Amino acid sequence: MNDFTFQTTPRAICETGGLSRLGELMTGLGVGRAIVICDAGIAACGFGHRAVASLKAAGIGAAVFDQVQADPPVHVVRSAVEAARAFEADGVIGLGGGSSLDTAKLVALLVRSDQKIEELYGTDLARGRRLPLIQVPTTAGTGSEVTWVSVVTSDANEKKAIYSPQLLPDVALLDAELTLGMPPRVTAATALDAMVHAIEAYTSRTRKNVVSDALAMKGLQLLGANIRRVVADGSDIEARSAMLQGSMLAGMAFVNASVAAVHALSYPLGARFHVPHGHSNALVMSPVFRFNMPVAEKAYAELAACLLPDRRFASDAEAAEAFVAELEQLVASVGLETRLSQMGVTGADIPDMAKEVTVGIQRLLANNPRNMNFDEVVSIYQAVL
Ligand SMILES: NC(=O)c1ccc[n+]([C@@H]2O[C@H](COP(=O)([O-])OP(=O)(O)OC[C@H]3O[C@@H](n4cnc5c(N)ncnc54)[C@H](O)[C@@H]3O)[C@@H](O)[C@H]2O)c1
Ligand SMILES: CCCCCCO
Repeated sequence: MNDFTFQTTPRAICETGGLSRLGELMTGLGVGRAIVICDAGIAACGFGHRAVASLKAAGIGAAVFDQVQADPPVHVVRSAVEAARAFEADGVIGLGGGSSLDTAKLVALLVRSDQKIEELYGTDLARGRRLPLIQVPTTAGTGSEVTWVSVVTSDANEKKAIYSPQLLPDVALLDAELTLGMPPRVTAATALDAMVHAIEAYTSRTRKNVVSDALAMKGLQLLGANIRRVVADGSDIEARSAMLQGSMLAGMAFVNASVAAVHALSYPLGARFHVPHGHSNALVMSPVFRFNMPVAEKAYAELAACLLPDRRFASDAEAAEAFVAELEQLVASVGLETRLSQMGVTGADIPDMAKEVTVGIQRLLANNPRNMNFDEVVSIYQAVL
């Protein structure tokens, strides 16, 4: 058994209606002036107002920055940091999907720092201590509320990951009520993102461990048992709660064990073609998993027990094939486009995307259970063009 270190969020609260406790929780962190970080969609849902009401009821000054954008461009993150400084915030709340949560982490880290975002690209490059931070996810989901990574889109229009233990929050507050209004496309895309987190963590070549395996398996079991329910009926609070918890477990798993080729190939789709992150993963997951099959058959067979608990298989090969086939059927059934060309990608775009993947995103590719070279990345993109 390999030696390992496992890190996770100090406190996760799963409570339907828990947003109403925001003021109480921020008071417990000694905060007097809190800024809520969200996007326009979340503000339009009224969640920003509800967060402010809870903070003010606890005697905490509150402001809202509602200009977050998907795949957060660094210039928007800088604007959010400036807004927090202007408000003299001493606490930060991320409220929304991964784009808002990733922005909030960096705001908490940079408000009282002289570092520039570009100095943080990579691992453990942040200096100083962040402000108190509470993360409230509204998608299920990226799991960003329990990870120490933020993913931004650089000024050179490339996705960059920033890793620091400082990006873990003081509290992750999971309130399933906030996920009820997610549109079916967002529900499906974010759910598939979470499932890929669990699967890629479980098959990670370099950093999987007994804890990440347990979290990945339970996360995948919850996500697989409830994705069709929440896509079909977004008002199903029980299924929504299970998805949010499954997404959190998958987040804890992948940030310790890492993700791999599905994420590496999805990044250019988000940065260049603005394909939503979960949908980017869904577009490439099947050909990547089939590419991995020769070395990941046993792992996929083990995961088949989580995804297809009522099925029995005569061999690992049969179970692994059923696992990948189930994921393919799932992706085809949740209402998302399944071809890159439907998202504006052309064959001419593939070589440059493949170069970005094999040169710039080697960190994730190196965790793939099977080595993947430039030509193989090209072939995978072409398989779903
Ligand atoms: N840091 C991490 O650990 C991590 C992990 C995975 C992905 N990510 C990043 O997260 C981002 C994607 O996040 P996402 O997929 O959650 O989407 P998102 O945050 O970009 O939000 C997508 C859309 O859904 C809307 N929305 C979100 N919740 C809603 C709700 N409850 N009701 C109605 N509308 C709602 C938003 O307003 C937005 O328009 C990407 O930038 C990706 O790189 C980060
Ligand atoms: C290791 C985590 C890198 C970010 C994954 C979600 O995009």
